[in-house]
Amino acid sequence: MASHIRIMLTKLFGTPQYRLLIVGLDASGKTSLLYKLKLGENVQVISTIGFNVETITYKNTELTMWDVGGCDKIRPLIRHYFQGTQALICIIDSNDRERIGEISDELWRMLSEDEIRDIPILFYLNKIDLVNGLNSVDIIEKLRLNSLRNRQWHLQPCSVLTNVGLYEGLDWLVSILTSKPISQLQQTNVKFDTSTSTRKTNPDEDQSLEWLSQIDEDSNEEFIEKFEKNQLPVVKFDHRSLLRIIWSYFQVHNRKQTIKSLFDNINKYIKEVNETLIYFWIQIVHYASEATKNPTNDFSGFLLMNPQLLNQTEFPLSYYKKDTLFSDEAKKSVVLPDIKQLPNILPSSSSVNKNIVTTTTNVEQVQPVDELDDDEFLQQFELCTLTNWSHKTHIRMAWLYLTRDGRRLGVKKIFDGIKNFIDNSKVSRKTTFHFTMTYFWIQMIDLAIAQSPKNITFDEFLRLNPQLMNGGLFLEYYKKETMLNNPIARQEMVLPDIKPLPTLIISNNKK
Ligand SMILES: Nc1nc2c(ncn2[C@@H]2O[C@H](COP(=O)(O)OP(=O)(O)OP(=O)(O)O)[C@@H](O)[C@H]2O)c(=O)[nH]1
Ligand SMILES: [Mg+2]
Repeated sequence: MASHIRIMLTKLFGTPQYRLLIVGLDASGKTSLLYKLKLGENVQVISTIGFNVETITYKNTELTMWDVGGCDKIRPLIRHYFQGTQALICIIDSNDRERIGEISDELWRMLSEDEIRDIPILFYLNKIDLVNGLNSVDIIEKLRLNSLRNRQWHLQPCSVLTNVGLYEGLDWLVSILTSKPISQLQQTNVKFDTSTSTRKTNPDEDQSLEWLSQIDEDSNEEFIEKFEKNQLPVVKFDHRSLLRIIWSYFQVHNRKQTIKSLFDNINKYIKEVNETLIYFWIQIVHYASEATKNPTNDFSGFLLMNPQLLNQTEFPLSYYKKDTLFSDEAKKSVVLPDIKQLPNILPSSSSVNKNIVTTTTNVEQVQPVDELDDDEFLQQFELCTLTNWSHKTHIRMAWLYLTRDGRRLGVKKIFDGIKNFIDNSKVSRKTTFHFTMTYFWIQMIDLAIAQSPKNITFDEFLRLNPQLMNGGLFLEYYKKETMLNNPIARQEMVLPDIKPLPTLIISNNKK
């Protein structure tokens, strides 16, 4: 099967394509690297919540690189990006001596994951423009790289900032990827299922191959028309047809219309519709069509890029427990997955910097700041004696910690501080802690700090960034139900489902 797919891929693309995942602790330089490779210039960034994805062409290969935020509070999200990854780029900040133990722990934990077993790793030892950093010998020893088994790896000292060593590292990676036996290469994409056995002959694989080779003679519109007019043969309406109709709808409809049209008509073809399962496939097809390039712009091209979707039985079960997915409740109405979250929808453009909000309607007027000076304010917050716990109080507290303590410590103080305040203050009795909302505001405030002049007062800061006083700002990024009616979002970071949180700083003098 793999070689067939490969032949088809080569015919279609000419240029081989690979999916790479950039990992590393926060502030190691992942996003800076991604945009340096993409744009050829240094960009200003704040910490990433969620991910950035870009495709670069290098040495006649297309490398789609996923950069996932590395901060400890959102690090668990990274496992959602393992599937289909063909190589890792692991960035280490050579000056981050203090956290070398943490880097090692994270690395080894990650490498034990089955989904990224055996794939090659390029280690970039970044920031060598700074003095007194760890060198390659230190890194090999401290990360125990010589104990890495069954995978190829390479350690490349580099500086994203001064453009040293980046392409030497990429040369190694591309040479490894392109020299890999064809069968191994495609396996990485196909290996979305959870089974670990290597099967020689498998009816599912034969079925998948048949589906992949199938040629569609009708256009999307014609296919939709037949579907809606009940003209498709019911006995032939298989999993591929389901994927195709969802995909076709997305080509001509928006998400809302797609969901409606599909649910309005699907019961003509499927006897007992399982709402959760149909919704699952809608979400997966939508995500995959936004997240991967389609070389031919037709359904065959989509399938070739996402052959894992043909695994109709096991793929959903990597998100849902069987009992949950096939329960009566799930059949009647959509239930949330209980193994891992469904992937979020990416915007069709990956240029996150366009998304920075500049004007919004204020729901609260910018008021003169409290009588308390900054030190008194923080002290009262920490002692839980503040007499006011409004949106503005939150913003001021977060602004103070982020400007005084920097991102890493600031985030910790904000999280700990809010929890403490909620538990112990009289004025916050009705509030409960909300992880995702807290993180959303941290990102917005940190971005505003990065885009504002230094050493300004809180009053000036708010005047320059009035959007922060819009308590509903999150609705630009999250659907209301995702943020407010979702118990998971209260407990852990849930990524936005409208557009990504900004990470690139647009400096005022740039535009
Ligand atoms: N001196 C120096 N600084 C660098 C280099 N590469 C990145 N930086 C800086 O390191 C800081 C963090 O960079 P990011 O690209 O945001 O790091 P990240 O790994 O994406 O961080 P998270 O999104 O929080 O996971 C930024 O201030 C960069 O300008 C480098 O080669 N040398
Ligand atoms: Mg980043």
